[in-house]
Amino acid sequence: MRSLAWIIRATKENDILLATNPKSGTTWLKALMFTLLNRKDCPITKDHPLVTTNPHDLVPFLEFDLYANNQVPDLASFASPRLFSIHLPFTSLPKSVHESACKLVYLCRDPKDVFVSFWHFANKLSPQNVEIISFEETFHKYCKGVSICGPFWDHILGYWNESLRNPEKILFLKYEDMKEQPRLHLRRLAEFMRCPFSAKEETEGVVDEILELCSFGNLRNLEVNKDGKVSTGAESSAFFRRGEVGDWKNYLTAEMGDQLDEIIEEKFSESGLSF
Ligand SMILES: Nc1ncnc2c1ncn2[C@@H]1O[C@H](COP(=O)(O)OS(=O)(=O)O)[C@@H](OP(=O)(O)O)[C@H]1O
Repeated sequence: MRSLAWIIRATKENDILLATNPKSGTTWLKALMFTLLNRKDCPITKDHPLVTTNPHDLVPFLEFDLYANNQVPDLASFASPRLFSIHLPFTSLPKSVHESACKLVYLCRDPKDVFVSFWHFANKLSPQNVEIISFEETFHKYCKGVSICGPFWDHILGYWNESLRNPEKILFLKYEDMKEQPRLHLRRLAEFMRCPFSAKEETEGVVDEILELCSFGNLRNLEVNKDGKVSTGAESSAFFRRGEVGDWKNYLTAEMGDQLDEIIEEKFSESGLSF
C-alpha cells in the first residue's frame, strides 16, 4: 500500500467514508450506503445502478482505485455528499479526516470468517500458473498479525476505540449484527449518514426494498456480478461467495478455531468488543 499521508487531503465536510478490513462485508455496505444516499435520484427500480454495476465501481476505494495510479484524481466530479471507501487502518488516516466533519462508517466481522473469506478470495484471484496459497501457512501468518492491512486486532480496535470517543464521527457496525437485525442497523446507518427514512418511506416499505436489493442473493445473481469484472480487473463473482455467519466452521479445525478465539479473547477482552 502506498504512503498515505497525502490521501484524502481534499476530504470535505460532508464526505462519508466506509472503512473496513478486507473481507468484512465491504461490498454489502457499499451497496447499502450507495442506495441509501442516492435513493431520491435513483429510486429502486429495475434500472437502479446496482443492477448493472458492481458496488465496488459505485463506491471506489481511495487507495486502491482513485489514488492507485493517479496522484491527483478528479474527486470534484463526485456528487456531494461524496462516498468513498478505504481499507486503511485508523492510525494511517491523514489529518484532514480528523479535522474535517467527514463521517466514517466502520464495519467489522468475526475474524474467523474474515480469514476463511480472505483465503478463498486470494486463491480465486491467483493467476492459474501461480500455486494457490496454503491454508495452514496463511492461517499461521494471520494469527501473528500478518495481513494486508496489518494485524486484524489493531485494525478493529483503532476504529472501535475512536467510535467510543467520538460516536458522532464514527459509526461502528458488525456484520453479524447487520445479518441478525438488518432493519434496525439500516435505520441507524441512514440516520448517521444524515439521510434518515421519512415516515412516508417507512410506510411504503423502502427499508425492506433496500435490504432486498442489496441482499447477497439478489446481488450475486445479477448478470453483472455473475459474469462481469470490476474496474480493477477482478471478477465480480469473487466478491460474492457464501455471505454467511459462521462459515469458518466448515474450514477451520476445532484447534484452529480455539487458537483464533484465544487471540480474540486476549486482544479484545478489555475493549468490550466480542465476536
Ligand atoms: N450482499 C451481501 N450480504 C452479505 N454478505 C455479502 C454480500 N456481498 C458480499 N458478501 C460477503 O462479504 C465477503 C466479502 O467481503 P468484502 O466485501 O469486504 O470483500 S472486499 O474486502 O471488498 O474484497 C464475502 O464473504 P464470504 O462469503 O464469507 O467469503 C462475501 O460473500
